[in-house]
Amino acid sequence: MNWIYWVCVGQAGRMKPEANLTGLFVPLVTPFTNDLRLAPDALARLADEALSVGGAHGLVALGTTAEAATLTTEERKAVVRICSAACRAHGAPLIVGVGTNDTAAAVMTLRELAQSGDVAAALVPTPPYIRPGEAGTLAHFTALAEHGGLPLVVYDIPYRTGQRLSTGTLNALRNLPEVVGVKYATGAIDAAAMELLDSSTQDFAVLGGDDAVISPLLAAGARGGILASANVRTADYAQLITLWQSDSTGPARRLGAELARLSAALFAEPNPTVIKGVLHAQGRIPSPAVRLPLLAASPDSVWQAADLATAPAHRSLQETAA
Ligand SMILES: O=C(O)C1=N[C@H](C(=O)O)C[C@H](O)C1
Repeated sequence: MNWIYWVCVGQAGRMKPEANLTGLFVPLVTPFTNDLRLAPDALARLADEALSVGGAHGLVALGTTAEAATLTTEERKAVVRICSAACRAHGAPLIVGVGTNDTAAAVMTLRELAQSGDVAAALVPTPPYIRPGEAGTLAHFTALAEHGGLPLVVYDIPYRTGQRLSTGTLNALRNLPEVVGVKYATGAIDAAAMELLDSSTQDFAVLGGDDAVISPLLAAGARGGILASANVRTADYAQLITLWQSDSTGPARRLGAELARLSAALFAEPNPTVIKGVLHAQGRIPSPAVRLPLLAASPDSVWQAADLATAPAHRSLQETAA
């Protein structure tokens, strides 16, 4: 299925794509073997489970959680192929991370991804490390929007990129016809965040990207989340979004508090080291191995998170929804 439907005329005669960005998107880890080779079968299993058993709305390939920065070009293609196949099989949208600070290279990557017809949107961080300023960041996204051929989700994560975005710049980005959403991970729920969350719409989706505070982000209007923590307890993160969307505030608050403890434990060491440790402890990936400069998480962190990664037996879905 070609995910890009161009629905209304936008800026400069360009059309606004409808990318269906709501609910839970799981940014999958990239499983490795003990000797650090890609483990494609394990990835295919994770992708299928997230969409079938886990009830995720869609997947993110090549996010930060996927260790995209240390994958080879061939491995990146393999990861996208595997995630595309799972999304196609489940009729689910696929978002692909395109994280570079080289505008021209990002345009080339977007064009290649667009050719497949399998990609609903690209998740693009503000250019990391260079700190081009807000005008440079806007120029970067304008070039990607005009020449990349894919809907874009702006990834606002200043603690990783070193570049903040003001409300004015976010509004300018939103006005680009190809920009269909923002993954909001500024670490703050302040006046600017509240204004942005209040303006989340179908054609410009605000998706929460700070796992530990996803519950308040959803309460304030986020249409969903891209959450590394949802590699474990996928169904519970999907349920949390459903609860907030159906105004079931009591159960949503309780489940949100419980999952915040899990997310804090999963992020006790650099992402995705603890998540991989937990998935390995659960027998879901062949190894907890990560590539340098990441180091495997300590047994203590993995043990603490693994303990929270099992949903309490007493809480059935009916109880949560009551
Ligand atoms: O890979 C992602 O997408 C995410 N990465 C973030 C990070 O590692 O900073 C966390 C978020 O949950 C999703």
